Amino acid sequence: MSFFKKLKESISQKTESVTNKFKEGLTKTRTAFVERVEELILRRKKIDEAFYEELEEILIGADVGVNTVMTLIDELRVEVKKRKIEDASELQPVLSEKLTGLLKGDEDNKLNMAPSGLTVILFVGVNGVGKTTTIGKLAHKFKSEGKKVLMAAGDTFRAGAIEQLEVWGQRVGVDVIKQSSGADPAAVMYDAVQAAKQRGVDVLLCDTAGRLQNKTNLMDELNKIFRVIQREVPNAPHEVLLVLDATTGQNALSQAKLFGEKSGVSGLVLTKLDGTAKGGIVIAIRNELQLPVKLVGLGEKMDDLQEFDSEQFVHALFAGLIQSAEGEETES
Ligand SMILES: Nc1nc2c(ncn2[C@@H]2O[C@H](COP(=O)(O)OP(=O)(O)OP(=O)(O)O)[C@@H](O)[C@H]2O)c(=O)[nH]1
Repeated sequence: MSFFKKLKESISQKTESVTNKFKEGLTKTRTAFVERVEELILRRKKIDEAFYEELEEILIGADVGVNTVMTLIDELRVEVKKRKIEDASELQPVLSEKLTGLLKGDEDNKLNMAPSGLTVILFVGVNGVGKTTTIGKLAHKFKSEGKKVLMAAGDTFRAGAIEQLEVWGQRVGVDVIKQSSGADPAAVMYDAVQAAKQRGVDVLLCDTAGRLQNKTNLMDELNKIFRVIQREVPNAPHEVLLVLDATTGQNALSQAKLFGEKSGVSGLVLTKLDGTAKGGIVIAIRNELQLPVKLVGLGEKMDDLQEFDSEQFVHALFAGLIQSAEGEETES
C-alpha cells in the first residue's frame, strides 16, 4: 500500500473535527509554504540545481531551519537519483514522505500522567509566549474529560499574571491557588500541592515566571519549585512543558535550546501556529531537538489546543498535495 493510502486510512479513523482544526490553524503556513512548492514544481518542471536552490529558499522561509533544510535537500537528491526522477511533478510525494519522516519520532507525544493520584504539570517559557492561555485551555480540556483540576499562580513576578490566570480560572470553572504579587513562587507551589492533595485533585497545572533578563535567578527559582514539588509528590513534576511562540520562528528554537539544557524540560507546547506562516518551525524543532512537541495552540479560544499528532499535522499541511498524488495513483 502506498504512503498516501496508508496516511489517508490512518487519518480517516480519527475525528474529522481534529483534522479540520489543524487544517484551519495551518492555513497561513500552507499558503506560504506548500503552495509555493507547488508553484515552483509547475513553473520549473525539471529538477536541476536552480530548482533545488529555490526549494531551499522556500523551506528556509517557512522556518524549517537551515540544518534541517540541508538534510532534507541531501535526502531528496539521493532519492531523486535512486528513483531516476527528472520531472519536478514527481517530486511531490517524495517531499511529503521525507517531511513526514522528519516529524516522526519514536517517543510518545502524549502527556505523561501519573498512573494514579495527582499529576503535576509545570509550565515554563518567556513572557508573552502564551503560557497562561495554554494553562487555561488545558484546564478546560482536562475538566471536560471529567478530571478534577487546580491551577497554581507561580508567576508572582509579572504584574497582572496572577489576575490573568484567575480570569481563565473563572472562565473554565477551575480554582487558582495564589499568594500576593512578589511572593516566593516555591511557597505558592507548596500551598497548591497541599490543596491539591486535600481536595483529591487529579491534575495540578503550575504557571511560572518567564523573565529572561535574569536567567540565573529564574533557573534558581525553577530549581526551588522542582524541589518543593518533588518532595511533596513522588515522581512529580510529571511534565515540564516549555511553551514556545511559533510566530517567533528560529527564536523559539533558541529558547528551546536554552531552557531545555537547564530546566529539565520534558516536552514542548507550540502556541500561535494559526498566526504564522512559519509552521515549518515544528519540523525544525522536531529534527534539531530531542524534545517531543506535545501540544499545539491553534487559536485563542478555550478549545483551540490540540495534542500534537505528526500525521494530522502533515495531512493538514499537505492536504492539496496528497489529493494530487492520490489522483495520479488512481490514474496509473
Ligand atoms: N492566535 C493565537 N493566540 C494565542 C495562542 N495562545 C496564546 N495566544 C495569545 O497570545 C497572547 C499572550 O498569551 P499569554 O497567555 O498572556 O502569554 P504568557 O506566556 O502567559 O505571558 P506571561 O504571563 O507574560 O508569561 C494572548 O493574547 C493570547 O490570547 C494561540 O494558540 N493562537
